Amino acid sequence: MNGTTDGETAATESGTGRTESAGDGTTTGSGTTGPGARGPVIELSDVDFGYAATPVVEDVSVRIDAGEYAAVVGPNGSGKSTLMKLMLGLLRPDEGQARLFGEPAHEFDDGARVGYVAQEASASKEMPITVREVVKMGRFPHVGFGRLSEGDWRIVDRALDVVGMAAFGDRRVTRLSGGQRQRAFIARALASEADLLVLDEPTVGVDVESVDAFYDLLDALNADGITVLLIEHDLGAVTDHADRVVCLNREVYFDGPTAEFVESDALGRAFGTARTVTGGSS
Ligand SMILES: Nc1ncnc2c1ncn2[C@@H]1O[C@H](COP(=O)(O)OP(=O)(O)OP(=O)(O)O)[C@@H](O)[C@H]1O
Repeated sequence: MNGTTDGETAATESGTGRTESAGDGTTTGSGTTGPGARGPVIELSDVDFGYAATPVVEDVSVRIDAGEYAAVVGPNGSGKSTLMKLMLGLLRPDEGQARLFGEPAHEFDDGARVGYVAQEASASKEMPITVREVVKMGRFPHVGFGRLSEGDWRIVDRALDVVGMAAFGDRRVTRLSGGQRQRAFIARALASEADLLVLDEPTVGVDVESVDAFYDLLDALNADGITVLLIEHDLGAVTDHADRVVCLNREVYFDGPTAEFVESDALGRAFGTARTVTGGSS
């Protein structure tokens, strides 16, 4: 058992508990201004990028609006992670523009709004800290490195509850399963009140039984207004859960609703084979 079923229940029965903090830990509801507002979250316009002279991303224009659940798919080495770094301002386009929440992505500095979950949350593997301490970090953008107030701790505990990890708060992250570790990092994003969740192949290393519940949690978070951007190899998971697909191989081969992607030949063209989307993850 790894607690993921509990997480699914917590997220779907009671909602994600996504709230805006009023600073003292009291809440003001999801709101329509600031975090949760409609409008473009990520905008790439005519972006070119290469490492040294090798082009990796060419003439890419993608816009992701608040509340969307989008997935970027493509073959190995097709530029997915590079695209994500351009979107988050970690790399700057050689040509074109990248904007995050309306600002030039490389100048965007409100890190609390973006929750990033890396593959296997690998950086955490050797961290000798507890789950609750990881989630506590989500409050640092709000409190600096100062002490957390009772209200901040309530937000931390609520985030743990939402992801089904309330019973694991005192456990060291080194003693978690892959799925539990990813949930802990999602909880950290919830504690920071992120309204964009970016996940880079989040279920690599997660046991098969936990994958569906993990995606159910993402569904619930998205239903509660969080924008989800997924980079994923598991096409079944993408077609089961994401509403929109961006299929990339240096350039964009497809950008549109998942149902249209499944019917299209974009995947085969992007992979340079006759590959089609088969099966789902459930
Ligand atoms: N820091 C870097 N310096 C030089 N080349 C890089 C760097 N990072 C990635 N590349 C190259 O850029 C291309 C795209 O890599 P990227 O990691 O964006 O692709 P990807 O689609 O995420 O791949 P995968 O699915 O295998 O993770 C690859 O040819 C890769 O070798």
